[in-house]
Amino acid sequence: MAASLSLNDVNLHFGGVKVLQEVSFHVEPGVIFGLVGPNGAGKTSLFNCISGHYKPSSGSITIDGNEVLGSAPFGLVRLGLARTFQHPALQLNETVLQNVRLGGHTRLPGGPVSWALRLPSTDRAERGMRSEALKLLDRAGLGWAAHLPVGELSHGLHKGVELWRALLSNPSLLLLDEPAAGLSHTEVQQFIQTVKRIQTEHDITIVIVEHHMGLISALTDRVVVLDHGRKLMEGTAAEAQSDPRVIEAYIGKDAADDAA
Ligand SMILES: Nc1ncnc2c1ncn2[C@@H]1O[C@H](COP(=O)(O)OP(=O)(O)OP(=O)(O)O)[C@@H](O)[C@H]1O
Repeated sequence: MAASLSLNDVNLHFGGVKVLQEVSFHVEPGVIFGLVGPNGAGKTSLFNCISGHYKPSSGSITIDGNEVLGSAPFGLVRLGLARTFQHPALQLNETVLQNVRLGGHTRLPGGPVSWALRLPSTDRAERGMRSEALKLLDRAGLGWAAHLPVGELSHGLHKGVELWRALLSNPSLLLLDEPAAGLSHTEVQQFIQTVKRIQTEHDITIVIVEHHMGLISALTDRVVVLDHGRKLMEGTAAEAQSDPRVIEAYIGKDAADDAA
């Protein structure tokens, strides 16, 4: 079931550097939400706070009302959180199927002992997960690549493999960090259709960090704009693009004045 996400006054400091300052927003279940802002605004750091890779200095982060601030990434996956990274972290020597199958790890029953003993029930669960991963790849039109090493595929397909790996964990909240980075125009259009299909077929909330405003406009219901670690505004993608504060943050005050 799609999850809600709430951030309240999230602060993240590294020594004297204030990376995030009092960031608050709420994401309703089932929507596609955008997080945009200039380079260095703090978008990936915010994702890292939500996914447990960074521990905020203060504030609150709740998923479906449950406080998760400071939780370990692995525990958050079990709670229904999945994410992709700006630079896909894939096992290049392993096949596409093996990489995607890893996404289902937390859904498998039993602990290290039953896996070490290779009990029949764990073998059955493993076969079931592989077949689910294959079905996902077939539906994505990637069945042809299932048994190829990931290292032989293009950057665009790496992004796809990472997305389907994240989906195999059956997330209720999916964070996508710059999914369009390095994709061609055609690949971006395909990605937009893929995300629309995922939202229709899975009961899921999606938060996207992205610089590609065409993608943000095509997909998101609402966006938050960050600048220098602070929330600058919240609204629709169209409102963000015409907001003078956002234009100034992207191109600088003098250029924004000239353009006005
Ligand atoms: N582990 C860290 N230690 C120190 N500073 C950090 C750390 N992680 C991020 N920062 C700093 O936080 C700021 C925000 O970085 P972040 O990568 O979150 O921005 P971003 O909005 O995702 O940028 P981009 O769009 O370029 O990816 C930067 O100044 C960065 O140097």
